[in-house]
Amino acid sequence: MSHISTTTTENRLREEIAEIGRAFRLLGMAPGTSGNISAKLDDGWLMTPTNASLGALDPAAISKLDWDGNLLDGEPPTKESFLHRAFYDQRPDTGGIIHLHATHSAAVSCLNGLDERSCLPPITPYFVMRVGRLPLIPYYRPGDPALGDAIREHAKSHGAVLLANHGPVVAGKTLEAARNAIEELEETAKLYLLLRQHDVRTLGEAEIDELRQAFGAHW
Ligand SMILES: O=C(O)[C@@H](O)C(=O)COP(=O)(O)O
Ligand SMILES: [Zn+2]
Repeated sequence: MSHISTTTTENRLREEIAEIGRAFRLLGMAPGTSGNISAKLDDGWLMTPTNASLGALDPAAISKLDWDGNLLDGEPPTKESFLHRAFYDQRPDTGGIIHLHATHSAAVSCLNGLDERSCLPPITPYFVMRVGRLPLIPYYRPGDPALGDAIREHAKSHGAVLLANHGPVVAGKTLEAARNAIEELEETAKLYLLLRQHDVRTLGEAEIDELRQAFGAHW
């Protein structure tokens, strides 16, 4: 790829990260300075700066890291950069990753007695198609490098995880795919909480198989 088109791609991704951050902020899915977003480049990654409001990102100030995690450009990156890198290492086809403290998925992450293999059941086709199984990662302090190792175990076989007492992390082939998946995850968490006291019909194996065949579902 020529230098000019590499720069164009990088600039487009910088704009896209800022636009997605604004959208999540307006949706109430990125309170305060919570959450972080990253995208893969030909020569490293873009990551949102630490302590930045996702609603007010300056595209030019977004951190650029090389493959070793050294800061090349912009402000110091999110303290969860190792968490993003764990996903990129394990899932080479990942183009973008989003972590949020969206209310309903953060609420689910605080519940006792979750199924650790998937914190949310297959209640809608869209959840099965866009997210699939959602393993629970035990609680670690935000920014604890041990969180990266905990994620590594699951990232090969899952594109999304839920951090206990914290929130979701979703990897997508593109940033757009990660965005759609984390919105679907949040919506499913909302439905799950609404339905907790109700007798719920989840999708059965045959229905999930049908989705897998028709749409390549992740379940
Ligand atoms: O919960 C946290 O502190 C982080 O996971 C987070 O969401 C924001 O941290 P920075 O990206 O370092 O601002
Ligand atoms: Zn967080």
